[in-house]
Amino acid sequence: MVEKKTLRKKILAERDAQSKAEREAKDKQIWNRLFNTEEYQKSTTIFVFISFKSEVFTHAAIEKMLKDGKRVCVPVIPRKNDPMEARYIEQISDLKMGLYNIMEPPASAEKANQKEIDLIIAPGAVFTRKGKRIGYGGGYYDRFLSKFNGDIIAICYDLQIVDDFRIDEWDVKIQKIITENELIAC
Ligand SMILES: Nc1nc2c(c(=O)[nH]1)N(C=O)[C@@H](CNc1ccc(C(=O)N[C@@H](CCC(=O)O)C(=O)O)cc1)CN2
Ligand SMILES: Nc1ncnc2c1ncn2[C@@H]1O[C@H](COP(=O)(O)OP(=O)(O)OP(=O)(O)O)[C@@H](O)[C@H]1O
Repeated sequence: MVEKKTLRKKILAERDAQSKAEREAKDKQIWNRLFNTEEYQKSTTIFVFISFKSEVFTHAAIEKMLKDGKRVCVPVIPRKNDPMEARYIEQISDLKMGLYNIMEPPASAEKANQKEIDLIIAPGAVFTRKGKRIGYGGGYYDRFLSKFNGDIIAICYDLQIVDDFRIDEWDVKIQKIITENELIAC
């Protein structure tokens, strides 16, 4: 089976190659589908990534979540290799540039206890329909998700779903994946 690294590179190149208009149309379908899930509707506190590069765009969706009265917390990497933390944001404009060129809340933002989170919306580079996931390679989500008991929904484009790859023992499986075409129950 293909190496994780090779597969990550190939799929990310395909994701990058989409036009902005193409991505925007897909993002709309992905978020409509997500907002319609029971997991979203019953949630009070959501942990969601701040998109960078050609990931499914999350900024506008976060504004909608806040408008819906959800508490929203987002990832902060304190410094390279440190575990990922969750911090609350009140509005997208609170964010500033952080590590790896990913936006993050200021150090003054309130820290979220993982027990308060009932839904995690996770990013990823490559997935299978059985819930296997490859990220950017930092192991940040694997470590964060391994202690989490609530709902996890990953969002990605259909082109990021492949047949199969070999996983490592620490890799955490995803329960649901939402793409522009469907909701996959893994
Ligand atoms: N939007 C978003 N936020 C996220 C993630 C994500 O996948 N998406 N992460 C998901 O876990 C964490 C960040 N993980 C990352 C890990 C590596 C690189 C990265 O660019 N690595 C470089 C090498 C950097 C270096 O070693 O100096 C590379 O791969 O080229 C970026 C993000 C937390 N926040
Ligand atoms: N639960 C864990 N405990 C300790 N180390 C871990 C854990 N999960 C992952 N790691 C370490 O993180 C490194 C990167 O793992 P991997 O390539 O699976 O990351 P990824 O899934 O692509 O990234 P991410 O989870 O950040 O999206 C591995 O070398 C591994 O040693």
